[in-house]
Amino acid sequence: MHILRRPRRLRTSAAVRALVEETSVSVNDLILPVFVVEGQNVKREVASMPGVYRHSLDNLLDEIGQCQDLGIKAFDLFPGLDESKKDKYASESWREGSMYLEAIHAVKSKYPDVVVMTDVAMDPYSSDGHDGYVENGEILNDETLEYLGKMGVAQAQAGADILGPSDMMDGRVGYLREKLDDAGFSKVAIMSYTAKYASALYSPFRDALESAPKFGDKKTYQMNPANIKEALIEAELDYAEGADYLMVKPAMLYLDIIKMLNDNFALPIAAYNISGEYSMIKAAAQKGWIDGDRVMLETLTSIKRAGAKIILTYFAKEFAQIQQQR
Ligand SMILES: NCc1[nH]cc(CCC(=O)O)c1CC(=O)O
Ligand SMILES: [Mg+2]
Repeated sequence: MHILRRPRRLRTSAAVRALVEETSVSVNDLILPVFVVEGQNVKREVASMPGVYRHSLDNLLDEIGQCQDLGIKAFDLFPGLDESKKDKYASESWREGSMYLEAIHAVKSKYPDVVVMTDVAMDPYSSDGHDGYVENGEILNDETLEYLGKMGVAQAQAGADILGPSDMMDGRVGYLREKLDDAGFSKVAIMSYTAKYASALYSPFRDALESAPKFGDKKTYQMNPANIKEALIEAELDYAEGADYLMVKPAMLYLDIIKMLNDNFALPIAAYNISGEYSMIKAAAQKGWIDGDRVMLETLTSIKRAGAKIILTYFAKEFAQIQQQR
């Protein structure tokens, strides 16, 4: 047979395949989300996220040390608070000496070279379980900004390198930028949750933090999974308001959105490979229905191929361990 073009020639051996490989994932690309809770020597697994734990600060510091030895350089901290600490205003989020602010400070003091990202949204601190301030069953936009501003500045004061506003209120990136600059934190960056969709896949995360909304859902602020164009508007606004990174969330089901933002914006694009995406893979792997390690690698590669430079993923430590064994 004379077949002039034989694409299979580029797949003949592992070495050839490596030569022509276009996308590879590195630990440099990854941010590991971690859950910090009150207490001493606490390491409680999240039932719906096998292999993911809520750590008290002492254990978290050890965990971050281990991850740093594996090459992971960036961590996104989330607080799990006791119900008694929550109120309408999320006031625990800016209270001096609060568990979360102490944790940010301790991580940065012990590991000055790691990147500490923090979460800006009211839900883990809110007695309503919503990302914004609630009045008469409504999530109010402009009133929320004031609380997010206090929260963000407190996190910057504690040592955060990157703030991650995950709340989806309009105008919050510009508001935070101004508050940070006024307080002398012009070096603190903002990774905006630019296109955050109202996904059914956040539930394991809400289990982890016991932060599910007490009423209703998040559809008046998070985006409709059916829509593409509003992601472009959100990105234009975040760019204009001074965001340093644009994030898409979730990742696996939103690869088209990742690609669109990467094609249209020069800022680094991040994607959040969220809790439910992790849990689906873990559950199927535990049942022996899929090869969990291979699906993890394929997932991270696909997110990167779509255009994300940065991936927030609960798989970061496992990925790093597998890389190190190679
Ligand atoms: N501000 C809330 C927040 N910040 C990060 C996540 C989800 C992360 C994940 O599922 O892994 C959520 C959940 C939500 O919007 O309800
Ligand atoms: Mg927005």
